[in-house]
Amino acid sequence: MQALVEARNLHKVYKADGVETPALRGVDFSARAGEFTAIAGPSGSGKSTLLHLLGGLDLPTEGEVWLDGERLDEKDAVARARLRLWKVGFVFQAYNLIPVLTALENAAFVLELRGLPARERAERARAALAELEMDGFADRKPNQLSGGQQQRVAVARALAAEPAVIFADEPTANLDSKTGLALIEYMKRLNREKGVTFIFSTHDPRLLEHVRRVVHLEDGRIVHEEERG
Ligand SMILES: Nc1ncnc2c1ncn2[C@@H]1O[C@H](COP(=O)(O)OP(=O)(O)OP(=O)(O)O)[C@@H](O)[C@H]1O
Repeated sequence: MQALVEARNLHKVYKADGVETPALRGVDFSARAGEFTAIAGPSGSGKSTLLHLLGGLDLPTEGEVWLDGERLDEKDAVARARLRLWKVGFVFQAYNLIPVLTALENAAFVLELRGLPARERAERARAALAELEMDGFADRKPNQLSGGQQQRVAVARALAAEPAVIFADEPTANLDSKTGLALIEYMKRLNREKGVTFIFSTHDPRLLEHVRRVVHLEDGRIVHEEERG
């Protein structure tokens, strides 16, 4: 089957104030629809960079990025934004909810950008919140929620849009280990029961025990891949 997400010989060098920092040094990666994949590696190994490139948030210095049969790295910023809006969900370390909006409005936000009618937005956002057991908090603003609850709203926001893939960049980094594990369990259930494709990064080895596919990144290179039956 064709890969949903694919990177070929990906290199990324950041240039700032005349200093060059190589973040990825020739990464080949692919994931099929329905996978639940962890990108593991120590701080600075290039996990965020890889997820940003796979999701079309940034461009590689060299190499190709394919998403659902389309080559991302040759598209301009507007075309990449459109593709992200329709095909990609993101969950970030710092939740990135909009502070003035309620949980329900946050969960509906991507659908609003897509121009969906209000009633359909609300229905889908409410259903997504319910999947994360956050429907009882629909009217709360982010500052009235715990970190774990905010991150569940962020997953609901991604989920409501039914993207082809959800990239989650260290989604548990700001959560205690119990809450972090619970979040991963929510994501795993959505993968198992609804077939949602997740690619998430972590530097916490404890979160990897029950993940089927783990890709280990070190110093900008994939050094090891595990796939458990
Ligand atoms: N915008 C940037 N400008 C310059 N260097 C950067 C930039 N972003 C990342 N880097 C560097 O690229 C390398 C990889 O960083 P990246 O954030 O991808 O790693 P990471 O594995 O996600 O780390 P962490 O677990 O700490 O988030 C690091 O050396 C980092 O300092």
